[in-house]
Amino acid sequence: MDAEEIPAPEAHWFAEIVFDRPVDQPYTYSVPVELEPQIAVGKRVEVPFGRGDRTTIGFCVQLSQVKPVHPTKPILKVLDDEILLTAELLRLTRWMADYYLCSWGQVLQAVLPAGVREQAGMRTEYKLEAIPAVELPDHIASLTPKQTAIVKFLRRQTEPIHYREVMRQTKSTIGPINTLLSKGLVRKVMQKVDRELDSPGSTTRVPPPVLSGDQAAVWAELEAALRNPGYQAFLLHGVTGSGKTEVYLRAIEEVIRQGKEAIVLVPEISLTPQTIERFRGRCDSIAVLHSSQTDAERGIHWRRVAAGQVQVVVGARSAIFAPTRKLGLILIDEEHETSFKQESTPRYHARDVAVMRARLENIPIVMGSATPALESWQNAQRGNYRTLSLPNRVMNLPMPPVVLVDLRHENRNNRNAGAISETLEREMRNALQAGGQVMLLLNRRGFSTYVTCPTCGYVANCENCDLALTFHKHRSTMVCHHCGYEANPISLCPKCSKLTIRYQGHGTEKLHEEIQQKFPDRIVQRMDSDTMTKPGSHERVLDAFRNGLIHILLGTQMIAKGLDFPNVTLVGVINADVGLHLPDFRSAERTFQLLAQVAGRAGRGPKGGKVLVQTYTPEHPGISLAAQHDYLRFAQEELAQRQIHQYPPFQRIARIIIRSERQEAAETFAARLSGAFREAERISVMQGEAIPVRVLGPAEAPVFRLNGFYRYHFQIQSPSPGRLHQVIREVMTVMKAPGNVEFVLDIDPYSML
Ligand SMILES: Nc1ncnc2c1ncn2[C@@H]1O[C@H](COP(=O)(O)OP(=O)(O)OP(=O)(O)O)[C@@H](O)[C@H]1O
Ligand SMILES: [Zn+2]
Repeated sequence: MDAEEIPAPEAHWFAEIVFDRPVDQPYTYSVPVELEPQIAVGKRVEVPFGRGDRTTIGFCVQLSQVKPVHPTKPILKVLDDEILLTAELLRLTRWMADYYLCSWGQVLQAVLPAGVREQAGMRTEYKLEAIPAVELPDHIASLTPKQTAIVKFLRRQTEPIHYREVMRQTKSTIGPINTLLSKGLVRKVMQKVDRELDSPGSTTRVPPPVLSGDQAAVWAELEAALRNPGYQAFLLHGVTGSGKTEVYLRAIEEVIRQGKEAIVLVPEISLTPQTIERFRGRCDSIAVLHSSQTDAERGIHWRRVAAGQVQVVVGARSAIFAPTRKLGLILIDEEHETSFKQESTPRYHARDVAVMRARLENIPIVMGSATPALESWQNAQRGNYRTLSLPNRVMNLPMPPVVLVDLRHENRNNRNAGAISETLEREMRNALQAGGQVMLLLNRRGFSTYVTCPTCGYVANCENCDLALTFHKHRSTMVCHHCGYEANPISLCPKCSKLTIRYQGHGTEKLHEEIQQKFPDRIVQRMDSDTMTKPGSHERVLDAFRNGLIHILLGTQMIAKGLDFPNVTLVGVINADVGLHLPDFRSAERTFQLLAQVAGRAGRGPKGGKVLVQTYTPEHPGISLAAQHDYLRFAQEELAQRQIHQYPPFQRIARIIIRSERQEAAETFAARLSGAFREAERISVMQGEAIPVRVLGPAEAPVFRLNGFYRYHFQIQSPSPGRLHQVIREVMTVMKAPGNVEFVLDIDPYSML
């Protein structure tokens, strides 16, 4: 601060503080003079808050010298030495609070990794420095030669030195140092430093391949955009195996050349050493952020990024909040993945936040997928995103042929059929005999997916949820896959007391058993969240599979994406219909995406490959068009359906879930709340509001009871997000839920359960 700018003595600073509470309104506090040097926007503070002035942590989001009319309480403490939140992140999180209709403090709390808030991963180092001669008293006690040597050594230094280093350099023990400390000739300096991270080891540099014709064309367009910075959004639509990653790598290299940084978002499951190696092979300093890291590790990476020591941040959803200094590019791989949506407050979608961040920082963003989300596709059609296409696989590899196996015909003569049809079994034998490997997708874990009594129709359900229990054979228990409730297996029907209980439906555990019986001399590995519990198990299995130590890999969607195994010559889908009949308008899209992605694992090497898809509904467009690798036609047909039914991307949706342990309380409030929305809508129509809002519901949620809560939901729709927000704000400010009722507001919802 310049001398001229020093405020008059009576002037004070006032800080706007937000809290991790569902109140979206900053509170003004005064900054005591002694805290003026420490306070800054983007730091956390402790203040008295609420009833009883409880000491509460908040975020400082603004400073001002304008004295408020009302009396203010003082800030008690500034918690951070460094600014945690850059101006860009503050703007981005403010937008998120507005868009997702939650409080700024809630967003900030969610965005800052716990390891940064707690300074985890930092340790305090005790260093030594000599006290300058001017500060020393006139009379100095006599020193031994060793003590003199230490003081002289420290005087020569320009900065504090770690005491162990002092001992080493002066060949002394701790004794003389302690004496000097007590005589007041040297002093301790405490410094917070990052703990050392395990270094990833040196990676050999990989020379870039020669680009295919398609890649070269896409790269030319992208390179031009990177050379002329500014916001621009690209949708990279490239079929599986078309070499999208190579395009990302070129873009990253260009950004690094310009001295800027890149953020790469990938689905959590893709954060395998294989993927990371591909990035490490082409750039020097990478920070990898994923959920299995400790708070401390994430804290260290965050601070390295904030210090400008990182060129590329690779991570799942939350990596979009990396505190880069000179961000030059955002990349999102598999942009259609639903794991980019967070299912707790703030319920943000990382792709949408990324696009906003690119806008705010005025930089390009590239979203890539073989099966783009229809929201993104429609944005490209409308000209909001520029489409880049890789319609062919690299090295002239063909797309694998996909054969649909119609289970209605296959299983007719075989009533005790397992999960594998005769056709699939035959193809598996052929593929294995020819030295190929096989991948099998079954998107259901456990042994039997439901337990039922055919005599009376009883189904074993969870005690807390309206969901069937899954039987896990190895653990000998029936489990609710939502809340974890467990019950002992039964053989006697609790309803009709007959011994007719059946364990039905195929999960991966049962499939594993069947394959082992049918292929006793082959090595079979199951990959799902039940078998992949230990850290690193995922990588170990994929390594073994890559090295040919596993013949048949079966698993849930975990095995469906991103994997590049040239020796996989057969991919089998056990039941393509698993996700098709869910009460979710995206079920066809998700089925298409899953099938297209898993089919894309086949035929990525010189041996070629094929795909067998077992289904009861081969005529469903989500299945038949995936079999033809025809994304364009699927998008066209599905978008037409969405338009007819007024679903996204043509309409914005807000979903409101009302839940209570008391059914009547939830039902009553759901009716009141949806009624308030209808009333607001009626008034706005009367006032001639041009853009309509539709209220659908309330109704019982598809899973009516979940975790012991009764759930009702309704939807509010509008073609305009602004109008949607306006209505919700209007209604929500006047409606208060009773104490025993909770509600969840989900903007652009993905989960419809
Ligand atoms: N120009 C090229 N020349 C030779 N090989 C290439 C080239 N580009 C990419 N590849 C290789 O082709 C394989 C597939 O590429 P990549 O994994 O990038 O495809 P992708 O489009 O990301 O596929 P998916 O969507 O299925 O994950 C990789 O093994 C990659 O190393
Ligand atoms: Zn349950």
